[in-house]
Amino acid sequence: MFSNSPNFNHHPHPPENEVGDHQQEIPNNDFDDIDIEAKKEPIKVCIRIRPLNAKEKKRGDELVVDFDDFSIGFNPKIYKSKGSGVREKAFTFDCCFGPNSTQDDVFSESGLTTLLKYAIDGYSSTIFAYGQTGSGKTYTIIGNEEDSPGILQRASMFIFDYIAHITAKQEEAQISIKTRASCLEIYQETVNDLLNTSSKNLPVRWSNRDGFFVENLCVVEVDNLQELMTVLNEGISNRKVASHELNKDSSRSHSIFTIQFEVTTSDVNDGFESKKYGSIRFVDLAGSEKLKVSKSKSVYETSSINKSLLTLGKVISALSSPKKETPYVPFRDSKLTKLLMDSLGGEAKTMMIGCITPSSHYAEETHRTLTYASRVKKIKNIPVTKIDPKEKYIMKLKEEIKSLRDELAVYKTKSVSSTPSTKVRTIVSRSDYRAAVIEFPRVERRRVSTKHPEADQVLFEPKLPFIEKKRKDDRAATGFTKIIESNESGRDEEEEHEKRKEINQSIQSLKGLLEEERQINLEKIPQLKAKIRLLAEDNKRWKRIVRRNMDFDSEEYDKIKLENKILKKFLEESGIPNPLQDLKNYLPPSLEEDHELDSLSDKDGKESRISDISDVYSDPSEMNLVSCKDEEDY
Ligand SMILES: Nc1ncnc2c1ncn2[C@@H]1O[C@H](COP(=O)(O)OP(=O)(O)OP(=O)(O)O)[C@@H](O)[C@H]1O
Repeated sequence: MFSNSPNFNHHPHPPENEVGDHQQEIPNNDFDDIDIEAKKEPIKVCIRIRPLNAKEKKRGDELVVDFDDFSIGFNPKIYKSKGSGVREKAFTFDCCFGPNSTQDDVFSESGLTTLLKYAIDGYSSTIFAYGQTGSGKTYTIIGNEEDSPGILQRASMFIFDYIAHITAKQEEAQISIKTRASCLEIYQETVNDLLNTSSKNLPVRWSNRDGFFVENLCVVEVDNLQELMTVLNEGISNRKVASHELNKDSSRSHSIFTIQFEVTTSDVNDGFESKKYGSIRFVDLAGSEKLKVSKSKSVYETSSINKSLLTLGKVISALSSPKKETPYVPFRDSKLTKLLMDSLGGEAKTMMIGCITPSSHYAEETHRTLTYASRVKKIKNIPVTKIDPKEKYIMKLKEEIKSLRDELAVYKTKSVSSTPSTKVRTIVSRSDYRAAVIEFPRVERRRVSTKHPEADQVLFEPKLPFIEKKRKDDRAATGFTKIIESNESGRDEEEEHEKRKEINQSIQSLKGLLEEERQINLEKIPQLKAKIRLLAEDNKRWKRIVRRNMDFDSEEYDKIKLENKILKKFLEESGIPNPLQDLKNYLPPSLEEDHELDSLSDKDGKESRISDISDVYSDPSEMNLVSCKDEEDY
């Protein structure tokens, strides 16, 4: 179960120099456009007020603070009466917990569960407790093991429940999550491994990829809640704790408990695997204390705690400074601030729990904690997921291929669809095409033939000149001349002529609109070709990267190759046929059966077949996408 990790932030990435090479090779193209401002988010700050303890009650200390869900205010009357000189003030925070709040309230209402979800989703997350000695930091983070576990234990339970929940989903991708844990303490500026007590004074090193990390820290892989709790309890029991006037179990070191997640997602469609590396750190800081008050036995210990907290205070002040120019941030001045660098103004998602005592006796310390807490609230981080650069790049290529496919599919559907576009449909309905061409003659025929069955044949047969005379003779013979003449010379014929005129105009409009659509589609082809070329170039570049990357799995390479083959095939298949080869596709299906439609004379008497409209278009092959020349290079 135990393994030694070279790094505090260790994740199984390729060796750093190789990553460096990848980073140079991977094109920094438009895939990487990041809106920095939009991604900035302030550190979340919660305040927890502990109840007065027995000593404070006995002394008759009064409550120095008021609070509601989101703000803390000093009670001016009480506070001023103590003559501390600190002004009345109200502070606003993301949430505030009063003396009666339970451990569960803090866990479930602080937003910690969201932070945990982010950690499992590949973000670095940090939660740290800050405050004077005896204010309840350890109680909040670690809790009281027997009856009141802290957020660390509650988070551990949540983590395994949540992992079970997301791995059970397994829809488009299969997810497997490895969980690891490590514990360390910073005691008098030395870093000690809490899981391997013989491992002391570990070096804090810098890496371009991980930032500051602790070298040779023991990182343990855990499979379930029980194993995780065993590891964390081991770390908790090894911390330096000592008794002083203000706290009988005072933490004499800063402890950091880290739970890491390696999330492997494999695409069920193509088997492509990607990894994300998230983590959550629980930081229980040692509390600041006045030596005079705490009467701690070790002066050096106390001054060392205060010194590192002072550096943390300077870092917080510098990062929250309203000045426009970036001030010097003294991260390197202590090991604590080095290891918290990513959490303060970095790429982590961070939450601070400011712990305060309500006692008027410690009003000054409480005021200081609240001032720091409100400064921390001004610090903004830019959280990012930790993904291996090469996998990130593959994922982006996959996304690009997918969007390209979608675009082509839309394009293809639009060009060859039998459903007319909205514009065309509007024209069709506006011209009342159906009514004009089908319904009008039908209604008219029905009307006449009901009244005068003999006239039906004569009226609705084709009116070709050579039979026209014969019909007139027939009409005279049948005695229906009057009726026929009134129909021929009357309003109905005019109406029919008008309708035909309208139909011809509609056809012309349709021609115009369809030509317009065709032009728009033609204009899209170069853009699509350019996109395909860009993709092909990127793929070529990627191929070079793959070749250079000795540890790159040949399977992944084959997958990329396959993707490109599929893309090539897809492009070959995406020849766009003439969208107007058959205008009937654009018309209601019933029209196809009507003989009346086969021949319609325009006003010049020329016959205009609907299918002729397609003649205005050039060879459909013009609309085919040219296959990418670079394909052979894939
Ligand atoms: N919200 C709370 N409810 C009940 N008891 C609390 C609460 N907060 C703290 N305590 C009690 O107060 C005492 C001091 O708390 P704790 O050890 O957590 O302080 P601390 O800030 O970690 O101090 P130090 O910096 O010295 O380690 C403990 O006995 C703890 O059980």
